[in-house]
Amino acid sequence: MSPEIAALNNPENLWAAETVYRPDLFQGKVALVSGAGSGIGRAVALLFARLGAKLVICGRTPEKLEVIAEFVRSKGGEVLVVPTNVREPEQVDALFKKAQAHYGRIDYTVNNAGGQFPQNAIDYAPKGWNAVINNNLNGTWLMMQRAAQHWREHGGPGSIVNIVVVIERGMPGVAHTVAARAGIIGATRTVAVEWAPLGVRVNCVAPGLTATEGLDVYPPEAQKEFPLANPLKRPGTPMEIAESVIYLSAGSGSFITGEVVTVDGGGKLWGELWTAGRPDYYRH
Ligand SMILES: CCC/C=C/C(=O)SCCNC(=O)CCNC(=O)[C@H](O)C(C)(C)COP(=O)([O-])OP(=O)([O-])OC[C@H]1O[C@@H](n2cnc3c(N)ncnc32)[C@H](O)[C@@H]1OP(=O)([O-])[O-]
Ligand SMILES: NC(=O)C1=CN([C@@H]2O[C@H](COP(=O)(O)OP(=O)(O)OC[C@H]3O[C@@H](n4cnc5c(N)ncnc54)[C@H](OP(=O)(O)O)[C@@H]3O)[C@@H](O)[C@H]2O)C=CC1
Repeated sequence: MSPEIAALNNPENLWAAETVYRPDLFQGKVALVSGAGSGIGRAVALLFARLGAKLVICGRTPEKLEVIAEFVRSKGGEVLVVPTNVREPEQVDALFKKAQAHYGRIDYTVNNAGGQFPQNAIDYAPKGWNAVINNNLNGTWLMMQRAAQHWREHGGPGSIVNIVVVIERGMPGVAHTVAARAGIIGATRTVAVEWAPLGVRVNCVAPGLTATEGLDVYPPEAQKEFPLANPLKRPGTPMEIAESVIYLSAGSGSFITGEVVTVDGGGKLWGELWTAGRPDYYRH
């Protein structure tokens, strides 16, 4: 990870970063964020906490979550850590039960946990395809369905934000994740209608290239070309993605459901993103 990316993801810097939101926006509210131990999830969790929300954070690696929890507690915030693999229905169920038992409410769920590996699609092993579908389609689905069941049982309103990828032009090297996220976008549009009677809004944020430690999984030749990903010629920051999640979750999003907010510096209009490296055929 470059020093610049490390700085953008440093908890103290995220805590001190400027935000357009008022500090007591989420006073008395509870936000559940998956994949909160790193990158975008960490920035989202920290911004919710800065704005007064109590946190429930999950991910597979307890150590990463504890670092975030300790940090938030040192700032006076409240955090429940529940290590969870979002692909496992029993673990997802236990997560929501623990959150309800601890706080007596959940107001916001952000499904950020996910990821993939870059490889040309023609070479995917069935196990690799299935792993990425499981993580990003099945895992996110289990979380969003369980959140809706929570609000059906305990009463709403509730808001779900799913972090996806920009699917409009596809994304060479990660066809598996584009397929999975397209599934989540389709499900989001559908359940936005089904779950409106429960007081539940469901939306997606589609980040373009974003400066997190997650980018380390991409080969150096791909990373070298990342500034060509959008007309602003820079990656987004985790804070920029976090502010868009807050926009949809808070009252600012109260008339928005079933929508995808793209935060990609215009990348879906212009730019090239060869996540597994540029093939010779497409060299200029
Ligand atoms: C750029 C802008 C867009 C987006 C950016 C971001 O999202 S940044 C954020 C990015 N952050 C992240 O992406 C972080 C999260 N990503 C991950 O944790 C993994 O990519 C995961 C989803 C596959 C993990 O699921 P898991 O624990 O179930 O996986 P596992 O390790 O047990 O492997 C299962 C099978 O997958 C296959 N396979 C795996 N790797 C490779 C490879 N390099 N090469 C080829 N194949 C690979 C292989 O078949 C393997 O089976 P095998 O051969 O071992 O028997
Ligand atoms: N950075 C980017 O350019 C972009 C990122 N995204 C998406 O945004 C999300 C966050 O990515 P980013 O912060 O960059 O990358 P990270 O790899 O840092 O974050 C992914 C997080 O998800 C957690 N996670 C992964 N799989 C599971 C699982 N099965 N159950 C629970 N937690 C899981 C990981 O923790 P652990 O391994 O401990 O479980 C990790 O904290 C991902 O869905 C990613 O695909 C979308 C577009 C662009």
